[in-house]
Amino acid sequence: MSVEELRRVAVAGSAVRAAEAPLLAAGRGPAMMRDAAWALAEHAAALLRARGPVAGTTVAALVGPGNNGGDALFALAFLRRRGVAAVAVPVRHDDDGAPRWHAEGWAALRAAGGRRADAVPAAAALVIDGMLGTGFAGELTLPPAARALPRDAVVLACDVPSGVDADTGEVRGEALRADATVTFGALKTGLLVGEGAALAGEVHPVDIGLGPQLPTSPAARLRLADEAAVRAAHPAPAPDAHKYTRGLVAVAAGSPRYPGAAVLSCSGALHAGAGMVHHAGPEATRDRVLAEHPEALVSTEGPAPDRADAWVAGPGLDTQDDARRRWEGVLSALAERPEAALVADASALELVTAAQLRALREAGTPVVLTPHAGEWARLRERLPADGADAADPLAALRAWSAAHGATVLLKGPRTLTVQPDGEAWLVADGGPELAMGGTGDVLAGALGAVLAADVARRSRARRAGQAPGPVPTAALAAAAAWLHARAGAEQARAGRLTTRTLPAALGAVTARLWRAGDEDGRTRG
Ligand SMILES: NC(=O)C1=CN([C@@H]2O[C@H](COP(=O)(O)OP(=O)(O)OC[C@H]3O[C@@H](n4cnc5c(N)ncnc54)[C@H](O)[C@@H]3O)[C@@H](O)[C@H]2O)[C@@H](O)CC1
Ligand SMILES: Nc1ncnc2c1ncn2[C@@H]1O[C@H](COP(=O)(O)OP(=O)(O)O)[C@@H](O)[C@H]1O
Repeated sequence: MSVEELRRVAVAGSAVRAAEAPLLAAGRGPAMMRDAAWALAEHAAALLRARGPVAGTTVAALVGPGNNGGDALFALAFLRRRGVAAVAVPVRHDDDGAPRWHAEGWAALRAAGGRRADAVPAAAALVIDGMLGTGFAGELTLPPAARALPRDAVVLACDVPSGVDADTGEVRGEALRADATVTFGALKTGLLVGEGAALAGEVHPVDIGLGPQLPTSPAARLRLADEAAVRAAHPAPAPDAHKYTRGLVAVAAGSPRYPGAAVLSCSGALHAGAGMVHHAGPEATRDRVLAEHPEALVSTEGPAPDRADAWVAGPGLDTQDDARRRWEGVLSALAERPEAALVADASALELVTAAQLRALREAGTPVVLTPHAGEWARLRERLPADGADAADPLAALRAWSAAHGATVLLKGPRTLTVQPDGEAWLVADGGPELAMGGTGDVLAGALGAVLAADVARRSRARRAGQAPGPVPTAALAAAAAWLHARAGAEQARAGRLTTRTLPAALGAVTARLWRAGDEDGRTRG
């Protein structure tokens, strides 16, 4: 893994341990610990500097019995040399009361003029949590010293907040919340998902030379969506594009009871760059869509089945019968053009069956299901899969997606997308401003546009006799979620977020992304 990839790819804590093992066996342990401790000390100093001069401050570390504590002790020794009063607080003791901790680390700290104490001094401006790292097993009960921290002290976790499982983000027992985490070797999934994400604060990965040893299979990695990845998944239209080559999105959403959903999904699709949007729905929603978007096509059944590049089905469908009829209409259309993609949202998540998913998989139709947490729980109950009830959210998604052959985009404060082969992406750019009725409808439409553009691009390449480069469906889904999250964050910053203004903001983010891509292309010549 390159140093650049370190910022964008996470692996399980256990994978980092496995990568370390041969290097430790080769005697590289002390050098790696020095690198880790140096980086930890640098981040601690940067946090202190943000508040004032570093020299003269007090830094304490809660020090556990293993190498995590060793990192913390060496980091204190480095900080001591910058004029910091460095205090090590052991949290484990032998029967005779002697601290159980990394002997060389303590020797280094003592030689540098650091001291030991039984509690974190009230003067400590920063506390390093070096109790437990990737060696955490069983459950943690926080020691008394970790319960009595000065109110204003910044907490910096060494590698992983103690009590957090670095594979899954699960907290077993208690855990110590950090303001920031400096993590070694690679980003760890446990810092990005589940409770771990909420406890780690800002996460800073540090290279300690494990790159070549880290796993490369997509199923062992979690990729973070960023601008470059989104541009690759959803590139600007080609100069010779026409409306159909940009993708036609068919939208089976909205009902007389929930007409807004049709408008929001169509808006999402149009602003995310669809060449054409065709709304399939009853008169009441068709009129609303046309009033908002005169450029949309509308009809009861949708476009001719061979025209749609992607279908968005589910937002705002009403009575069971009507929803089922429209859902089955979408499936029939897809059966005639299986290479078109499908977004199943809201009501479609309640209607879809395992047999339908199997048929779609066999036909080669890319399918993305877009549940929020409640819908995800119901989906797993209705359509079970071995391993899909795991506490580890990523493992559960991987198990379900592999069993049912569909990509899942799990919405929430952090959005995860996972496809059947285990490739997984995380979108962490949005904030709670998106927690508002109807924002999911906009996302479903935007995702339809991203998928449709990809389907249209691949059809066109095939017609031209070229081998279309496949973009993983999970990456396409993450691209849509990223545009949506960024749009929400920007609108909220500007103080004008409502669901109605979200699609236009999404359009602005998309346009800027594409423009930046053009400029990149030009400057690179
Ligand atoms: N070995 C090295 O040279 C390197 C180690 N690194 C650091 O080493 C850490 C891993 O070190 P270790 O393998 O020693 O593991 P840890 O230091 O994370 O923890 C291991 C110790 O904690 C105890 N323990 C585990 N679960 C406990 C619980 N629930 N309650 C109380 N005690 C518990 C174990 O019995 C063991 O003594 C990484 O997180 C990282 O900070 C990194 O610096 C990279 C280089
Ligand atoms: N706390 C949060 N932080 C960031 N994004 C959030 C948060 N809560 C919800 N979201 C996002 O808001 C959207 C809500 O979608 P959904 O639950 O389907 O709402 P609706 O059905 O009303 O459209 C999703 O994209 C989700 O990821």
